[in-house]
Amino acid sequence: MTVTDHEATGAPVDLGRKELLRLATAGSVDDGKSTLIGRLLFDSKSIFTDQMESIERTSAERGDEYANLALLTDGLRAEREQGITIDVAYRYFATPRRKFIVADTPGHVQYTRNMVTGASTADLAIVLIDARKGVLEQTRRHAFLSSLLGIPHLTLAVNKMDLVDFSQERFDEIRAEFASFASKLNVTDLTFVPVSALLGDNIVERSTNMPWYQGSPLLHHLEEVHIASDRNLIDARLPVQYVIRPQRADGYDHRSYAGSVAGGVFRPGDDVVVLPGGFTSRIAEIWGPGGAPVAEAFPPMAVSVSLTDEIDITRGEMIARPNNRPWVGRDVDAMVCWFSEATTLTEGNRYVVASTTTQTRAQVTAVDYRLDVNTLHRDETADTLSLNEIGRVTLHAQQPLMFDAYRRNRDTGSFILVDETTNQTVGAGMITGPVNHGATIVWHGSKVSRDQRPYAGATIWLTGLSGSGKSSLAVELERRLVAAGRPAYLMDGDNLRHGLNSDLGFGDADRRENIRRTGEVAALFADSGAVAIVSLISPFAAERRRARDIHDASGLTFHEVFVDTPLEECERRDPKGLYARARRGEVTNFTGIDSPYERPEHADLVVTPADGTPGDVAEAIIRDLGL
Ligand SMILES: Nc1ncnc2c1ncn2[C@@H]1O[C@H](COP(=O)(O)OS(=O)(=O)O)[C@@H](OP(=O)(O)O)[C@H]1O
Ligand SMILES: Nc1ncnc2c1ncn2[C@@H]1O[C@H](COP(=O)(O)OP(=O)(O)O)[C@@H](O)[C@H]1O
Repeated sequence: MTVTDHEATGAPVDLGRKELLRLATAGSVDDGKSTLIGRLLFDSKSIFTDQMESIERTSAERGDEYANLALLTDGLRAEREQGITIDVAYRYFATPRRKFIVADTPGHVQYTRNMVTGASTADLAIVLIDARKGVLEQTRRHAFLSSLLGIPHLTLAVNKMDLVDFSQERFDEIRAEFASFASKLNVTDLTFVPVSALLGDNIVERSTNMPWYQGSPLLHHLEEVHIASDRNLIDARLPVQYVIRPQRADGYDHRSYAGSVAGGVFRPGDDVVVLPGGFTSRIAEIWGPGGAPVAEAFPPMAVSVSLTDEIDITRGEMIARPNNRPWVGRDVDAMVCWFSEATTLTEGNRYVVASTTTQTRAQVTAVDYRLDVNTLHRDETADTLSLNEIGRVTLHAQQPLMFDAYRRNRDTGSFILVDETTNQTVGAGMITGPVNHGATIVWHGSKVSRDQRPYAGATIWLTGLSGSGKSSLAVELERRLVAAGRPAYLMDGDNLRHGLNSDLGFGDADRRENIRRTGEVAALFADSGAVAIVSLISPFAAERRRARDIHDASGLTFHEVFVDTPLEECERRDPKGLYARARRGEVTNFTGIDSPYERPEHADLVVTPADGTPGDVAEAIIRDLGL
């Protein structure tokens, strides 16, 4: 999300090759946030000596026993607040292992806006808790915002442990209380560290006062936490920022397209599609930030690419892979945080939506609900959002937008709203997905809640080549589950193609639609309390992921099972004689022969022929998945 107002303070950064960790801190001054940031800067020796001397002097004058590290940040904040305009200050420090940028967001009234601004690109959020006070409303609020912003790692620093006699019991109590709240949030990596920012316990060195704590000190955790895989390296996205047209005397004219890679990996030779137009081509060359050709481009590299075909591309278009496209549409569902004091977001109002390199006008078609960030209560009667409020909103854009779910990609899944008359940024949005039904169709709620149904449903999604053994396994799964009294239903690709999907062939677009429909229907079955067993080649990773997303969005369980039988073995089995026919050219677009199969990289289970008969495997799956 690109929100301005950024100001850098602190030591200059050496943008060397060390990995960069973006940190957001949340908590109030009382919790010791300023002291903690000061301590991190101090202990990593990046405070300027003169600043340090002045702090020591002031601390001594105030009679403080310890250098008051809070002065370091509070002093700067006081300076900043004279100008008021700067909400978020960035500070840099480095250790031999990593570089760090801390977004220091003042914790007062503007907390939500500041946090959305400062934390939207963070890799890790530190939420501070005062060990004496425990989990407070604001702790929950900050944790919720961190999860809403999709910050992959959340660290709870339980501070002021010195004031609770370094009590393990108190720490365990706080941890248990917070963990039960966090289970309601979308937090994948949660770490608790007992610290005393003031005394330095468990900041850099392991605290001798808390021998019971076996984990890493905070700075060590910040140095070690694994962030490389947080980047989306699957969905290749290059929003075109500008077009380079070399004008050469010899008439050479080979356009290239520049932008920052927003997802996935691009390589010369890759097939690409240019959206929203849908033209396909191939990457000829890629040039890196220094202008030299590169073999690979990945986020957040700034690159320019040339294509093998002359296509008319302009700023705001997006280069992606033909088999893995972002959503293209004019209606989006999003969580919006409102930034403006002067105005409110109101149904029917129009704004400029800026997302990656695209800008278009859009109208707010509905405010679905306003969220109370403290209680997570949804107020569905709301039709406005005021300063710092967050709500679920649908927008209708004049031009098509190309986007992913924010959960999937924080770049292509976010936007800002700009007031056309004042040119002010008035809101920031995180896209949940497309609105397929247009503004005229409403959602009718059911009077049966999920826990009133006799069973919790789920989907088991079997993917693999034709002949890999999906159907044989699916049949065994269905038989066993039904025999055990569970409602279960098999959806086999072949069978669905006789009815629901009888209008679809085997071209890429038809297969995508086939997988989309099947995913939707499976989710309905799972919602009804049944186990939907899907047996579908489903060769495209992006569509399988979408099937999972449909389930995730409704809180339904989705298990992807990769039936990993090598092509040679499938071809040897060839139960329908289709491989032989494909080899003879009588069947075209056959998966594995002249149509791709993208192997799952993150399947929940992988089954190979060595695992035994379909019956054995079905038994093991039911046991492993706890069905
Ligand atoms: N061109 C081509 N490519 C792949 N498969 C073909 C093709 N033509 C027909 N068939 C038969 O259709 C079955 C695959 O349909 P699916 O709906 O599972 O395919 S997909 O998910 O849309 O790719 C598949 O069934 P299974 O062998 O059970 O997988 C084939 O029998
Ligand atoms: N675990 C297995 N070991 C050996 N052969 C198998 C196994 N599972 C399935 N088969 C055989 O492989 C062929 C293809 O199986 P099928 O379930 O129809 O695959 P798919 O639905 O993936 O096309 C069938 O002849 C089936 O009997």
